[in-house]
Amino acid sequence: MNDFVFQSPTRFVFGRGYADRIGGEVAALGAKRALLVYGGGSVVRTGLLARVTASLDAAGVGYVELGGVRPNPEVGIVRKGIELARHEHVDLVLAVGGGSVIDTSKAIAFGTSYQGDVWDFFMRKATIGACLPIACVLTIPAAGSEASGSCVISNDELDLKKGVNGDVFRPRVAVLDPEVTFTLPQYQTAAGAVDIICHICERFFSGAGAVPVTDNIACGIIRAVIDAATTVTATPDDYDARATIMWSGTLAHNDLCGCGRASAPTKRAGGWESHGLEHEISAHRPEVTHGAGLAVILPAWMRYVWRADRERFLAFAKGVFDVEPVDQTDEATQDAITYAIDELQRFFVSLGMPRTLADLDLAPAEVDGWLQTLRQNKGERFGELRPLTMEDARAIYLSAF
Ligand SMILES: NC(=O)c1ccc[n+]([C@@H]2O[C@H](COP(=O)([O-])OP(=O)(O)OC[C@H]3O[C@@H](n4cnc5c(N)ncnc54)[C@H](O)[C@@H]3O)[C@@H](O)[C@H]2O)c1
Repeated sequence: MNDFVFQSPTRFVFGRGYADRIGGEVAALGAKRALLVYGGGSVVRTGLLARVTASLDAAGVGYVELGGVRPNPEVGIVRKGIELARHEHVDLVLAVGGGSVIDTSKAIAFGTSYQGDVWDFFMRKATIGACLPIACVLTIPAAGSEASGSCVISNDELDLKKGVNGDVFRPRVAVLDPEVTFTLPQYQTAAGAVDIICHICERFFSGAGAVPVTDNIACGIIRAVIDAATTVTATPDDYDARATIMWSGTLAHNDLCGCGRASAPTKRAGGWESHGLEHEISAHRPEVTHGAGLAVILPAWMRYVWRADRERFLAFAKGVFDVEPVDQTDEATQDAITYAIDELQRFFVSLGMPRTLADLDLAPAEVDGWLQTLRQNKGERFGELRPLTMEDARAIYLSAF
């Protein structure tokens, strides 16, 4: 087990109807006036926003609203939020939404006390210092931003999407109310489940070898998500299944599943190959939902690299699907591993996720464009379990059509 530092300082307030508790939670942090950040309208439609504002009113916490955060949020709305936060003297940023809204709130929170432009942090021209406290009410389990120390923002003018990492902007409190996700469309539920599983796999398939405690946690969460997502596909208002997915999304990305696997305590575990490959697809084709792209790319990446670390893939096959080779031969090993990869893909497809990139209306002619920006973002080689060249990346993309 490698050395690690694990910090998950968020207070998780998890339960049925708990969205109504946000006011009390925010007041307990000493906040008097919050910047209330939300997205495109599902929180208005479902009545969640009204519940949150009623809860703030009841707790005596003032607020000013900033709506309209888009998926893959842009720095423009972050700058607008920073101006608003300063002008209105808010002392906390409250996100009501998914990863895009929470990441926007994080950037506003660390940008407000900085005198320069917030984009400086993303260009590594400035180091994050003071940060307003962040609270959130999660609406979609997927990105894991409610507990993560990462924040990703796009800059349309520069055609860039950049991330920063830090513990200072992990949310102080996250209200997780599974009932809020009853209204989530099946496609978004499924894409979220894929993203959650992929966050775990990116860490599981690091080059660190076996870390039994972390490996068991990782495989256990994946098994739970497979069961729960299957249940929710048939019964969208199954509380326990929704609750399982929601908590899994948090644990998948708060670094618990990376403990002991990172090459250095300051690093995140894993090579993040599938996220790197998928990122280029949804950057070029924003209509592709991140989780749907991952549903195709993760199995394609697995099929391409498994020979580089048979032991890791056998651990995955056994830990998630109870599959072991019938004997020690190469053929039996290959059968067990490919069965597990096929099972994972069958599960994704059973949720309504695409099997191929063609199912997402993508064409092989687009691959060159993805590779061009992949090279800009990652250099000539990236990844950990088996570092990928641009030719490897091309082969993986093409294998997925
Ligand atoms: N920082 C980033 O760049 C970042 C972070 C997370 C996600 N993303 C990207 O943004 C996309 C959207 O992810 P997101 O996490 O922000 O989700 P989101 O909040 O945009 O939700 C996705 C869709 O589901 C609907 N929805 C969400 N919660 C709902 C609920 N409880 N009931 C009914 N409908 C609900 C939304 O209206 C929306 O149509 C992803 O595909 C991903 O690619 C980007």
